[in-house]
Amino acid sequence: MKYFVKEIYYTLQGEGAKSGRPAVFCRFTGCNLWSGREQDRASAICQFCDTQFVGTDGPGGGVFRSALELAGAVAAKWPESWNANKMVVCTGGEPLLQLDEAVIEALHDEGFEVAVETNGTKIPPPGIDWISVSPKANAECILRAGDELKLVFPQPGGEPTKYENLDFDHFFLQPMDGLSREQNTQLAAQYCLKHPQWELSIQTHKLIGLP
Ligand SMILES: C[S@@+](CC[C@H](N)C(=O)[O-])C[C@H]1O[C@@H](n2cnc3c(N)ncnc32)[C@H](O)[C@@H]1O
Ligand SMILES: Nc1nc2[nH]cc(C(=O)O)c2c(=O)[nH]1
Ligand code: SF4
Ligand SMILES: [Mg+2]
Repeated sequence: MKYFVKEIYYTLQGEGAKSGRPAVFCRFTGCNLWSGREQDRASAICQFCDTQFVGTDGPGGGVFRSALELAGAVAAKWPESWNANKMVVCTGGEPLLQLDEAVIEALHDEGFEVAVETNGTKIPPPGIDWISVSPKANAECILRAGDELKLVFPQPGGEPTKYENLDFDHFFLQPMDGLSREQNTQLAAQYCLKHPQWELSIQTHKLIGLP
């Protein structure tokens, strides 16, 4: 199995319940809800994506020819000074198009807790330690259980009530970034205040200039 990866880098998890935790980000190439090309954005199923995930040309990116090779590249980004509390966040693009049991096992063997950021359209392989699902209004969310549900807000047709009965330990609203980010942040905050099942997830890495 070959794995196509846009970038691998060390940063702080910026979103959700694990916000602030050091982690290696492994960003897989490609997504099933958008080609990643700007000229296709308006016709894509998911139109608000804030991420470049085309190609293998980012920092630490490449084509990895085995699960062991990929896990080794992830491990190489962890600071040598502290061989504990190791976390890797598999994201993309849509990581569940490529992430398989072999990679999860190899990452565990390197001592990592394995977290995944997914759009909820694919059933994950077994063994993932933390599943963050971010459903999209125009795509069926078939992954209906996990650790956190992180809904980008607002999404017409993807109102929080559509997801409030799914089986998650945390329910987050994350303001949609873009031209209306400030307004969306106020709307999300007001929604959480009125509906305290929901908590606010601010994209903290963007506030402090981390990738
Ligand atoms: C780039 S996606 C990659 C993982 C997966 N494809 C997904 O959508 O969950 C990572 C996270 O960023 C969120 N995200 C993408 N674009 C965003 C935006 N414009 N504003 C806020 N969050 C956004 C996604 O909903 C998801 O929670
Ligand atoms: N720092 C940081 N935290 C993140 N949490 C989820 C992200 C993602 O793009 O999946 C992300 C990201 O891109 N950067
Ligand atoms: S599903 Fe995720 S990676 Fe794909 S376009 Fe939407 S936000 Fe971006
Ligand atoms: Mg991001």
